[in-house]
Amino acid sequence: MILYQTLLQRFPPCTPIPSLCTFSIHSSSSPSPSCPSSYNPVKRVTFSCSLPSPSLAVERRVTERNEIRFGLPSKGRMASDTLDLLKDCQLSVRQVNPRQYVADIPQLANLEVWFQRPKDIVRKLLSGDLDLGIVGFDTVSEYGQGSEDLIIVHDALEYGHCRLSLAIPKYGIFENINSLTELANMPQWTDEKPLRVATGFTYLGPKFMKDSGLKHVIFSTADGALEAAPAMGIADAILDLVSSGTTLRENNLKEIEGGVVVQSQAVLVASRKSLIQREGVLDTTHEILERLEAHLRASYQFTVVANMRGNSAEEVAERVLSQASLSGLQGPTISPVFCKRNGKVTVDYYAIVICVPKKELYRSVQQLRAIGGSGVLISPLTYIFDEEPPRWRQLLSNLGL
Ligand SMILES: Nc1ncnc2c1ncn2[C@@H]1O[C@H](COP(=O)(O)OP(=O)(O)OP(=O)(O)O)[C@@H](O)[C@H]1O
Ligand SMILES: O=P(O)(O)OC[C@H]1O[C@H](OP(=O)(O)OP(=O)(O)O)[C@H](O)[C@@H]1O
Ligand SMILES: [Mg+2]
Repeated sequence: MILYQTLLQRFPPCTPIPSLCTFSIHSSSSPSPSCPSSYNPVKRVTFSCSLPSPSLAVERRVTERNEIRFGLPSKGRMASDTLDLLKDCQLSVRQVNPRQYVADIPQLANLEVWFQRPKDIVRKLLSGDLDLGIVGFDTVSEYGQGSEDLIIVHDALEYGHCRLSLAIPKYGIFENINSLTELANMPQWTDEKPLRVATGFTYLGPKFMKDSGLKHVIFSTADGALEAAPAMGIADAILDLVSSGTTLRENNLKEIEGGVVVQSQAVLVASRKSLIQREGVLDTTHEILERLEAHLRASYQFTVVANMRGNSAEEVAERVLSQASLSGLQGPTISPVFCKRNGKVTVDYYAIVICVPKKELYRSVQQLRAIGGSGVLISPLTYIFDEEPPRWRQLLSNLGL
């Protein structure tokens, strides 16, 4: 038991246990009901004195468990929007209580949800302790550091929009500086007195400055409220996330032309190794992607039903298709509207059903009216399942499948 505890301390449950000489550990303890089976300490482990190469360690991790692990933000502004999105896709997360970090999605078999801080989701995808995750693209870029093992499966989940942007004071020596080039060309920055930038993005920040050709730059880091740094005299500029721009404005700071490092929103990201090697990950990713696409596509559209007088379905179709905004997904559905006149069933009207982009709604209604449409009914759409989504084909080709 002492040996077991020592091992657990050295190699917590998610750590790969290096292999060379083999021995077994037996324990009578059973897994806690709230703990997934992969946390069951009763398992055969292997141990060695020398650590294996990192790639070997990752290989082992990928094969160590059977469950698929999906990392979701445990806190912060992404957390509730992520759960809402999954719910809208009929993938509700079942969490026993908010302090429990493991949950499941009853619709997806053999899948564990792990609530983690966004940056830890990326780190754990890289270490092989998670297979899939939802985080902001900024976090993937910062903590993924361009790793080829991270694959963006869906790049636009339509929430958490922000940009990582360089900002400088509106006042003092920066008053007339409005672009990155102007900032770089300021005579003030020298080897002895470089531009001081405060940022939490310690990978993307220096990379961006180097790529932009800014030579005399020095970085400092802080975890939050970076906008205070210039006024406190700690930094000349900041590199931080901007959404509405209110925080910058309230702190007398401004963005500059050419200063945006990355545009970000929530994305679905996966480990390439897991997609290729772990059984079920690709199928589960396919299902999640299809549901996300179906929901997101539908959220941009309305269903429009209207009646139109006409002599035949074809003639009505001609009129509808003459209008650019009325072509629908694959073209209009047109059905006869039957009514009884003088004891005889006749067709004077046709019902047309089309999907129109929400942005085009009013224009579409005007066009319908112009070609004789009446009784226009608009309803929201819940899902659009079309052919295989392009993002799925892109993923397969990215994986070489
Ligand atoms: N002002 C914002 N508007 C919209 N999205 C944002 C904004 N700030 C951050 N985000 C997005 O939300 C993600 C999480 O940000 P959040 O502020 O919740 O966490 P954090 O500050 O990085 O976390 P921590 O508390 O661990 O430092 C960011 O990585 C980004 O993608
Ligand atoms: O452009 P805005 O809409 O004003 O948003 C930008 C602010 O939002 C984020 O901070 P957050 O609220 O997450 O606080 P934090 O500094 O504690 O991370 C970011 O770091 C900015 O400070
Ligand atoms: Mg924040």
